[in-house]
Amino acid sequence: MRLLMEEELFPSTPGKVKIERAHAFNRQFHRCFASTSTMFLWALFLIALTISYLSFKSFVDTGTHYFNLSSSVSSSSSHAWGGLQWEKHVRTSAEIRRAEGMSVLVTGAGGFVGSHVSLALRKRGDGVVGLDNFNTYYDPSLKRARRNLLSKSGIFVVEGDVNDARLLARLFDVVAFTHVMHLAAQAGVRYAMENPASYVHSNVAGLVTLLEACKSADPQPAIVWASSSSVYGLNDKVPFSESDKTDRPASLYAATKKAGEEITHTYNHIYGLSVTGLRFFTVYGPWGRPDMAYFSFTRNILQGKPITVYRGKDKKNLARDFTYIDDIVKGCVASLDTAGRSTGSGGKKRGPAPYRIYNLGNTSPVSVPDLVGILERHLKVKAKKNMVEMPGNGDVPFTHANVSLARNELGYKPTTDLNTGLRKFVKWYLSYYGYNKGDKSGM
Ligand SMILES: O=C(O)[C@H]1O[C@H](OP(=O)(O)OP(=O)(O)OC[C@H]2O[C@@H](n3ccc(=O)[nH]c3=O)[C@H](O)[C@@H]2O)[C@H](O)[C@@H](O)[C@@H]1O
Repeated sequence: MRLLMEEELFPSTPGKVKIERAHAFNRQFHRCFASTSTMFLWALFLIALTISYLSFKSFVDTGTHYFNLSSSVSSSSSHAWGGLQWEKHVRTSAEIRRAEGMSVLVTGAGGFVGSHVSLALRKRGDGVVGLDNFNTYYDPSLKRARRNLLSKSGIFVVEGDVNDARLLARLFDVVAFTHVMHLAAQAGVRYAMENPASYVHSNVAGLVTLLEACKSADPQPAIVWASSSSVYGLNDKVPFSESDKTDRPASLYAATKKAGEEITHTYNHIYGLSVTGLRFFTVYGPWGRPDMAYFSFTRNILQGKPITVYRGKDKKNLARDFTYIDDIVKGCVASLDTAGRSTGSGGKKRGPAPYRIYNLGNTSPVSVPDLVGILERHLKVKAKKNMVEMPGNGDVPFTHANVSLARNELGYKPTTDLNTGLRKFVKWYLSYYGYNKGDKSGM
């Protein structure tokens, strides 16, 4: 056998038969060589194709520019993400520095609640990567100042939109996030009448884009996200409990948050995503949102400008269960700590996953005129009040949280009353803007 093979391949002595054999061998050899070289050429071609695809992809990723088209709240005109340096920042920021720690993607990290939660997580050694589009709904310089604070603690905030599916996919490629704290949203109750599209863009479309990314991530993260007390809408049974019906929203904002609760339920049901929705009750405190009443009242009072105080029917005062930021942060962190795992993988559910909703409020509502009175005392300036009947703008007359569920399951216990919380807020406001220089805080 061995001889035969050697003879066929390596004819030793010239001769007819041997010559014919040699020709036959040559034909075979050429055929064989021809097919090998074709294969070789194909291989070369495929390698070249792969290389050019990869370099094109990296070029596109490095220079990605994306725009917030469907909302007139504009995010920064364009920004870039991707590239090795960017990935390194993301990875370093996500590093866990404690046993049993988590790595959390915090959306809306340049925002009020997002920045506080990010810092709290980082402080105890969790990995945190922020995401924020720094839009112009209110003064983006405040958002950037919050980002600088985060940056000093080693938290990297990616500039981008939750509607950017490619960016989200890349983030999950780079880091196996254990949790997502989703706080990016179009906030504000009354602004929904001015710019309804921005609510659909961020609170509905953006939420779905994020959930799609979480569903496809491997491992799937657990999700904790911000719903709102406004989902209780026109309910008049107080205090509000999670088991109450929430089908009478009074504003488009409330309706998009309610939609968020239904949408997250779907993703929990179909894909096994662990979901916790937190109904925040009028959160306030240092580094807060300039569009909110306590903040804009402070600015106007200091500048000697009048403030508009809304009143309900029959001159009834409006009231809110104002909740201090530190209490909210504790509720958020406890929700992350107790969130069960998502069960899906490869986009498929592998078993039931937790779906939870909690009220995070203060449990003691205060009327808006009382809020103004507290501010006057802390600012030592009398407010010029215009009492106006509440226009039909989406506001609800009062909010009041029952927090027994959060107390029992999260250990949530609010400890800061409005007087103490506003004192801390005013102290921060004066140190940040200076006395009488609040015009920077305009929206
Ligand atoms: O708890 C919530 O779910 C919501 O809390 C706040 O919404 P809101 O309670 O309306 O907070 P503010 O805008 O600070 O208003 C507080 C109270 O002051 C009143 N107000 C507001 C503005 C104003 O010029 N005058 C005035 O009397 C409002 O009618 C309301 O009763 C946030 O803005 C929402 O993003 C959040 O989801």
